[in-house]
Amino acid sequence: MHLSEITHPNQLHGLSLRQLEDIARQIREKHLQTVAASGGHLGPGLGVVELTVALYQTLDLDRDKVVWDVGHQAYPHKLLTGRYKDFHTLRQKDGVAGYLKRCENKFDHFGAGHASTSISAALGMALARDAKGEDYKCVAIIGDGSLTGGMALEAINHAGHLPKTNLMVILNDNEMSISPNVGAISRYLNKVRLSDPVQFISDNLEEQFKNVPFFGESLTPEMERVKEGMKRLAVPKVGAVIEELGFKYFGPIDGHNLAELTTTLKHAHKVAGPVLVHVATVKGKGYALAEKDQVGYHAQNPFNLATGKAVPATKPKPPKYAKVFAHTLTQLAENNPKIVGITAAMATGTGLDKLQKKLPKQYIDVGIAEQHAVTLAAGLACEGMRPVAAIYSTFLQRAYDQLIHDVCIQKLPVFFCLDRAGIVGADGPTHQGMYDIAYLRCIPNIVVMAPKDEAELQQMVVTGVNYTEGAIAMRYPRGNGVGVPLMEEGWEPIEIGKAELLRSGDDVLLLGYGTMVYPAMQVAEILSEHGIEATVVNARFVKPLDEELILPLAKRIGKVVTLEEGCIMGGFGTAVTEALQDNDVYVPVKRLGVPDILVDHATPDESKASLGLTSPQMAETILNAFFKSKETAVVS
Ligand SMILES: Cc1ncc(C[n+]2csc(CCOP(=O)(O)OP(=O)(O)O)c2C)c(N)n1
Ligand SMILES: CC(=O)[C@@H](O)[C@H](O)COP(=O)(O)O
Ligand SMILES: [Mg+2]
Repeated sequence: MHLSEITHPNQLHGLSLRQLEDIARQIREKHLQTVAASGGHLGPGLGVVELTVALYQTLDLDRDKVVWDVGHQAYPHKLLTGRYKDFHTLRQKDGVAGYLKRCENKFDHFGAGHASTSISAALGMALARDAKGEDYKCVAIIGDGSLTGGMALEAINHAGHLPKTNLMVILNDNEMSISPNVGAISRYLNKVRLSDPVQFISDNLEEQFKNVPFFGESLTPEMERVKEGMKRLAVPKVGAVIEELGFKYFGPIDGHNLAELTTTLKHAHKVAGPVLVHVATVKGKGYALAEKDQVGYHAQNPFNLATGKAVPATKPKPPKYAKVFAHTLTQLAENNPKIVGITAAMATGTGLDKLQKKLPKQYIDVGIAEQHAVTLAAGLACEGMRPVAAIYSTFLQRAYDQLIHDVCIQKLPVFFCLDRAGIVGADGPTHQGMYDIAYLRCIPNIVVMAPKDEAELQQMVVTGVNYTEGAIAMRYPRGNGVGVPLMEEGWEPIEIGKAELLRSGDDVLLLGYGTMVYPAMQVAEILSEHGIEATVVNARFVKPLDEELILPLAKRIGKVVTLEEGCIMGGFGTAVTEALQDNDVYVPVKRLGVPDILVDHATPDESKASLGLTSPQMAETILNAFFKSKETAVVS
């Protein structure tokens, strides 16, 4: 059977082991070709090809519910659920999403993107099933990295207390998060997974049983039980912790052995109550380069399958903001042992792996545990340390109460560095950094700032690590800087609350924030071609706003435009509007930013064009809003 013929996972039912292995081969091939061509997550999905095929062979997806944690590993799922023919559009505008989405496909039973949610969702579905008196299966598949997330443990705590609620949790244990997994849970799993007796039993018993007549290729459930029992005898700790928490434990099983997976899953489905199946997989399985460099191949831009090398950029690009941030922080940390960089399992994404390499004692990776990261930082700050919490804008949403309750109410000097703020592109709505301006500026005792470029970011890093009056947060975007010269050292901090006047003009006041400052200058040039002269201000701070500069300019010029790469509601433009109102400066304000919608996956430029946020579009909007009489077609 060709993979393209599979539009429903139930078509796997009744296939022979050989046919299933061939389907797995085709999935792996398609997965590799697609990610090589258009980029995306590689290692995670390659690691669960056999698991997906085996699981779906044991389920009835017309009834049963499956919840994938994060969903970045669910490309095999997508290929078995009718998206083979569109799979080449993966993560592209109007194409197949990179994560599960209920609105994309009926087999995407629960969307994700952020980690550690699957067990809660699957348990909710199970409780609903029981309330309806139905009996379909509910299965969560969670990775060992995502299991370090507090939510997952909260759900396990709840599910383990419901002995009558049938729920299967499959732990996809590849010993990796994006970087090598961290923490006591990961250490325990490795002990179980790699213990000699378990390895011996798994490797040898299997072989022995196959020589027994009648068993042939696969173990019968009864023999599976014998094997499980022998594992327990050999290593009492195998799953002991899990079983103490109320789950029946199966495993660890080889996550690439279709026969063993199928037998174990069929057996485990028959067990009442909460069940955890511990599956040992290899991240990047089947592509040697990805198996060898599991960090580097977690996700990839388009690359050459044969060499594994990224497709070279057409022209050299400025350094990434993350790289500039990490380099600057590491330099400062070298001269200040109180600086501690904290990441929540995003060492490479934030660039903090540089700090880890150079100053390991001033680096902490807490795993996928943003809530813990923030309150840990608060504890460090209490004791005079200089914690720098480098957490993506979208992932910091996970720790909002800790930010308020543990940091700001106590006015603790924690420096939050929000990477991936603004439109991130292919990761889509779950990963856009849309809300941080709004969700931060409303909290007391926190300074909120954004650099206009990578050079000003360096200055803001110095500003942040030196600020001790309370919390301070800096946002910056995914991707490359604008290409301005960078100083190696001696960066000057910026006076808190001080904006920067970049251009003068009497017709309209353009207030740019962060990544929208350079576009504001471009807009001013376009307006100038229409005889309209704009004043442009780099606001730098949304809290405290530089009212000393902004209010008199607004009053004198009489027309104000705010530009931000974030949600308009509650964002930078709202802050300006509030300040004008509160100071009785009654002038019209046009707020440009992201309206009250979700920004789907596309390239950032495509998203900005869809949102009317390119410079020509914004110039046109301003002309239409304030200068109708001078309206002429703006070259877009
Ligand atoms: C709340 C949250 N924090 C961080 C991330 C970024 N992230 C995506 S996948 C991943 C690693 C997940 O590890 P695991 O669950 O073991 O899956 P694997 O990639 O190993 O298959 C991380 C940290 C996220 N998606 N959600
Ligand atoms: C699945 C997940 O959440 C991460 O892999 C995320 O996609 C990383 O984003 P960046 O590529 O912006 O670091
Ligand atoms: Mg993992």
